[in-house]
Amino acid sequence: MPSLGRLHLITDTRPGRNPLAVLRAALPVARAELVVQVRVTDDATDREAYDLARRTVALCARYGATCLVNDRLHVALAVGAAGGHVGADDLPVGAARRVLGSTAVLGATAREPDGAVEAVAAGASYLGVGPCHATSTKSGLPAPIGPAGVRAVVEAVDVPVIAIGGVTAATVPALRAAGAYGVAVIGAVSGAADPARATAELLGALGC
Ligand SMILES: Cc1ncc(COP(=O)(O)OP(=O)(O)O)c(N)n1
Ligand SMILES: Cc1nc(C(=O)O)sc1CCOP(=O)(O)O
Ligand SMILES: [Mg+2]
Repeated sequence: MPSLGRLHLITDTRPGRNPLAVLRAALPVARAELVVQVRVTDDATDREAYDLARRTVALCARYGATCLVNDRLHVALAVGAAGGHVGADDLPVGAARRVLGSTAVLGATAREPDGAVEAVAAGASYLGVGPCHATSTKSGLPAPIGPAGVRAVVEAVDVPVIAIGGVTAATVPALRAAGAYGVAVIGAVSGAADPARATAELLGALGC
């Protein structure tokens, strides 16, 4: 299994966004420290997901970065991505592991220690833990768990914990101090006036 990058950039495919332009800005800055998670809106077709994922895999390969696919594991397999990420509404972690195979990177969302332990036992190789802070990027999330909630999960498992939800360069130090291995962002890079600079600031805050 490849070593996991510490900065996870999730594609922003909402109307008016340009995920490939953001990736072209972030990849030369973060290179192998970047994990790109291809996440499309729920109403996107599989063909749209496949096209974005295929192009993302090719871009990542130029820089030694890792490409994962959110939710749609058949797309991950079809484009030769390194793995995928699943949450409560997706395939169960054990089923996802069977689909992807034993060597793939498999992320699972966990919000508290018991769920985290279960996800790791079922085959997750890292956990996405949050929401750490308030975010307007995704609706319907539970209340933020803060660095203390991240620490509770970190203490329960021995896989990398990736903190997600409202993460900015300013909030990274407290999340790292809580034991997070890395962070996942959408808005902090996609919504930045200068995505390359935002990527550099996040990497600096992560100590990369
Ligand atoms: C790194 C990371 N952590 C959590 C999530 C959320 O996954 P999920 O709960 O399945 O929600 P959707 O992203 O599918 O809407 C994630 N994608 N990445
Ligand atoms: C996709 C997603 N999942 C979350 C979770 O807590 O499970 S928070 C989130 C959105 C992350 O976007 P931003 O960095 O703009 O807050
Ligand atoms: Mg999901």
